[in-house]
Amino acid sequence: MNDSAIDYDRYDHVRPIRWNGETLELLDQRVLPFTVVHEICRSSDEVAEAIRALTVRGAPAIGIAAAWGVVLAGRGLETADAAEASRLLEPAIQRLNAARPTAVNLAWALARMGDALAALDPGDDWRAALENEALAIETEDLAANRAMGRAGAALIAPGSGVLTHCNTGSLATAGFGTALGVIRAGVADGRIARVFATETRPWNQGARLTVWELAQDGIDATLIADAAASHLMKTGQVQWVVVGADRICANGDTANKIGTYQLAIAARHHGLKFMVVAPSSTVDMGTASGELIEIEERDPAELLSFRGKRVVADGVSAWNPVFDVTPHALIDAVVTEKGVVERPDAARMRALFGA
Ligand SMILES: CSC[C@@H](O)[C@@H](O)C(=O)COP(=O)(O)O
Repeated sequence: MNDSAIDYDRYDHVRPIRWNGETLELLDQRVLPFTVVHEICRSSDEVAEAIRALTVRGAPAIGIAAAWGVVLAGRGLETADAAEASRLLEPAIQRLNAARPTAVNLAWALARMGDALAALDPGDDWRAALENEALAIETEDLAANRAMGRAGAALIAPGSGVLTHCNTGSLATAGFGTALGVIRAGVADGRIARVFATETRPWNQGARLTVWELAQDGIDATLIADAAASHLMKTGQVQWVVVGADRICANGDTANKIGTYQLAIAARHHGLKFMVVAPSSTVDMGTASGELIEIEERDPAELLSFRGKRVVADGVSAWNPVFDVTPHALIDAVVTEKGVVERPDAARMRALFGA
C-alpha cells in the first residue's frame, strides 16, 4: 500500500495537543466523548499536572506534551546563554519526568530536549532551538504512525478481524495512531473486515475514546467488555490482537495498558496473532527485560467509583496497577517506523535497534 491509498485528512479530526505560539492547548481526554473542551497550559507545571491527571495520555502524546512543557518552562527565564538555560530548566524537566513512570516516551522526549540545548553554541537562540525540537518530535511522531500503519496492515491477511485494547489513536499520538493507525490503514485497503475494541476498565479508554475516534472515521467498530475477549477469540471473529506500547524492552517484553498481558495469553491459546505497534521512541534498549519496568499504580478510586460516585461498599480496598508486561514470547510482531521485528527476542531487537 502507498500513501495515496489513504486519505489522511479524514483522520485529522482529533488533535490532542496544539501549540499556539504562547500556550499549549490540550484536548481534555477525561471528559470525552460527550464534552469537547481544551485545557490551556501556561507553565511546565501545568503540563506536568495535565499528564499526571490524564488530561493528555498515551505514550507518544505525553512525550510530545512534555516537550512543549519544556518550551513553556523556557519562557520564564531571563538568560540568553544556552548552558545556563539548560541548568535552570533542569528542575522543571525533572518535574515533567516524574508525572508518570511507565511510558518511556516521556523520558525520551525530555532527553531529546536536553540534548538539543546541549548541542548549542553560546550565542545561539536557545528558545528557538527548543521550539524547533518540540515541533520535530511532534512531526516525526505523525510520520512514524503513518509508516507503521502501512507496515502493520501489510502483515494482516485480507478479510481479517482484529481486536484492540486501550486507545492508541490520534488522541494518544501526534495523529493517526499506532495500533489504531494499523487498523485505519488495514480498513482502508480492505484487509481488516471487522474491528473490536475493549472497554479498557477502569478508565475506559476503549469505550470513551477508541470507538469515538473510529465512529468519526466512519469505521464500524464493536465494543466488548474486557471480560468478553477470550470468548470473542473462541468465536473465530478475530485473527489478530493489535495493541500499542508504553515501553518495549531490549528483549521485546512490552509494557502496555493493564489487560494487554491476558489478551496475549488468550490469543496464543486460540492460535491468534499478537501485534505490538509503537514508534522507536517507545523502545527502551537500556532496560533489559520487563521485570525492570516500573508499573504505575493509580488511585483505587478509579475502581471503587463510577463517574465520581462510589459503587463499592465502604471499607473495601482495591489495587489499581494500570499497566502490565507482556513477555516477548507471546508477541508475534513488533511494528515500528524503523521496521518490523517478528517473534521479538534480544538478538532480533538488537539487530534493528542496536545495543
Ligand atoms: C499509542 S498509545 C500506546 C499506549 O500508551 C496505550 O496503549 C496505553 O497504554 C495508554 O495508557 P494511558 O494510561 O491511557 O496513558
